[in-house]
Amino acid sequence: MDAPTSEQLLLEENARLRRELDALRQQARIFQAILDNAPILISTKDLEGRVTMANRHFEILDGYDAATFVGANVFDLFPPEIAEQLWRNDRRAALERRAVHEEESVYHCDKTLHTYLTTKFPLYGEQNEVIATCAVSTDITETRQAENDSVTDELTGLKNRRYFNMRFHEEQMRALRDNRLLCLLLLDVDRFKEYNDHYGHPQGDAVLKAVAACIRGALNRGGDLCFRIGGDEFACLFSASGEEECLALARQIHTAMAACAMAHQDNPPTGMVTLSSGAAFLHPGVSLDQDALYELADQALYRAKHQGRNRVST
Ligand SMILES: Nc1nc2c(ncn2[C@@H]2O[C@H](COP(=O)(O)OP(=O)(O)OP(=O)(O)O)[C@@H](O)[C@H]2O)c(=O)[nH]1
Repeated sequence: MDAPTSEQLLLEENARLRRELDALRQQARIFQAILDNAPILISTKDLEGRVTMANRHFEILDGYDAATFVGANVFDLFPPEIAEQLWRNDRRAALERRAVHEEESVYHCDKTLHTYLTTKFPLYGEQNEVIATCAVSTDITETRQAENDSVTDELTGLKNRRYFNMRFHEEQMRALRDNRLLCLLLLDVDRFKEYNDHYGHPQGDAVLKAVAACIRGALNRGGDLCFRIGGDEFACLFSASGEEECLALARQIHTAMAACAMAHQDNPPTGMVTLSSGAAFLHPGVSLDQDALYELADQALYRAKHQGRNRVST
């Protein structure tokens, strides 16, 4: 058999190149379909922070304009605090040459603020140099909301018992680290059953909301935590320099409740809605677990009730 002529070799090479080109075009169509239909944000930026590609889902963002988005800088596109956060994460991915995972906040067209979980990673050139970054972002707003709902009391907006259990150890460790006292304060509405019976359940709910507001008003430092533990029982968990500081806070809540002046005719002698509270303390260096501290606070609350209610006991 004769060796192929140079013309035949050229035709074969052309046919091979055409097949390769067709395959590349097919691949590009697949990638484009993915970019167009993925319900997530996918974009690339150059090392100066200019957008070089953004998929169709970006239409969901406030102020997005397909004609100007690509080529614009993050600082042209987003409010300064958001742009700063986006740019910082882009830089980290490029400089550290690795994927970074961050939560980022952006506004949607309907002006609602959404939380996205974003993975940013570097894109490399032929010499393995970083030439750009890619960001892939998933909207986790509903997940975060559901997480928050699961630890929040619907009636008062305070955190619930579940969150108390989740946070206790962390607060215990923080107080120990700061060499401060950890105080657990349990508060309970006096003769609340009678209140409900006399004034009705909806008015009872209003009392519970008022208690929550008084607690919030008194415990307004960043690290203070307040909870509705269940029914008419509330809890506060906070650190202090000494027992007197804790008791002063408890009394502040009682005073705020008295200032609400909510009538409760079956609660003698005041005839007003009052609280009873029990405080327990965890001193730095003392080993006491959550259940033991809770038990101490519960016993103190029991004493407050049995010594005549409307008081703070230890
Ligand atoms: N309005 C209202 N009442 C509730 C809610 N959850 C629990 N309760 C009522 O809270 C009352 C709690 O009463 P008890 O635990 O018997 O105590 P108390 O009547 O406050 O008596 P002392 O604690 O001894 O002063 C019960 O009657 C419950 O039905 C709620 O979400 N809303």
